[in-house]
Amino acid sequence: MAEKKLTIRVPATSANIGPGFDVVGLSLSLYLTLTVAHPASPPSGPYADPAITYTGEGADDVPLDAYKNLTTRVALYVLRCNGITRFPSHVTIHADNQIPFGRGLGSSGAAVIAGVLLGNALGDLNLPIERLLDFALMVERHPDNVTAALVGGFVGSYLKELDEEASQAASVPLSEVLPEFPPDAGENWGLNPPKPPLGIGHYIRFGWSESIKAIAIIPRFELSTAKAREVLPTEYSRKDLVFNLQRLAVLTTALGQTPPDAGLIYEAMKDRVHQPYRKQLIPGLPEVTSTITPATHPGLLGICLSGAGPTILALATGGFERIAEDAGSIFKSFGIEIDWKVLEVAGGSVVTTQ
Ligand SMILES: Nc1ncnc2c1ncn2[C@@H]1O[C@H](COP(=O)(O)OP(=O)(O)OP(=O)(O)O)[C@@H](O)[C@H]1O
Ligand SMILES: N[C@@H](CCO)C(=O)O
Repeated sequence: MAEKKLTIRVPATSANIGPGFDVVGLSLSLYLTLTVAHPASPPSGPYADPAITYTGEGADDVPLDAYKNLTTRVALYVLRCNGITRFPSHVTIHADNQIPFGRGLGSSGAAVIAGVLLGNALGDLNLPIERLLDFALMVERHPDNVTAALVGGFVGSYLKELDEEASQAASVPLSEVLPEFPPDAGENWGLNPPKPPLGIGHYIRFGWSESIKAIAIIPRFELSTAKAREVLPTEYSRKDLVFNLQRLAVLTTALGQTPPDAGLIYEAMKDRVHQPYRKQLIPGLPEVTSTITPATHPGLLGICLSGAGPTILALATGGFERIAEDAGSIFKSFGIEIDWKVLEVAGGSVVTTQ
């Protein structure tokens, strides 16, 4: 029987890059890859739900039931918003994942983008990139990881101010957008999910100097984004906001200049909006970011928390091993073991059909 085959490859991401909380993201060279196959025409016999297999990071934790797995739930949401009630019959999906869960490297953003691209491909929807982003933003409500994972590079984004009706549509609880119930929960279950308003997310890609690599210093413990957001205040002083805005304005251009200016970038990667509050969840965070500097570690440009943590992101043009090993020693003095990787800034998501 003729089969349709496709591959979906989505990069890891690091959000915030210091002062750009919920605003900037950087795609990195670790990938979630889906290999998908399904019969070109519906086979005879009873309908079969997707069969999922999974290798790599998270393999022990991730649900393989298509109605519970984050990626396939997102895909079904996209299909149903476009009038297609179920997956094609007999789909097989193999996920191979290099992005560690709950470490601040955008694993959930990658899973969501993979799901949006999967739904788009299985339904032959040909949605434009802006609409794909709308779907992703209904699931992951901050744009930094999903935008960078979709379009690739060093990206800044904002969410459009919505009118009252669209704003209500966009604030539907996630449990309604992505119900987790099995398909036999009721005849009309999940058939009319709330559709995303049009044009929620807007983005721009900044320049990136090819000489800059990203060192991910990854503590061996998970920290969920939800928990790392709970510790943040709801209001900030003008002084702290201005501190971040000044740095972000400089950083977005400074990282595109060759050669990069460490003196400018190190200071521009400091933050007063999220890192000071997250240090209680990440022992050693202030010590690592204040001890490892361009003066002590030639090649270093700047250092910050990656996303919601606990990974530390160091941007550097050289001296990678010393930066990582010294950060590891500091974490070790707090009883925390780490792994580290030197990553490239990656392109965006790629869908290949065979
Ligand atoms: N490939 C995947 N397939 C299914 N579920 C996934 C996948 N990747 C991540 N998840 C889900 O997302 C959770 C992690 O999301 P969380 O937002 O807490 O961290 P993160 O995305 O890794 O970090 P950050 O948002 O700070 O970059 C996992 O525990 C898992 O439930
Ligand atoms: N901007 C988000 C990224 C986490 O996914 C945060 O820091 O909470």
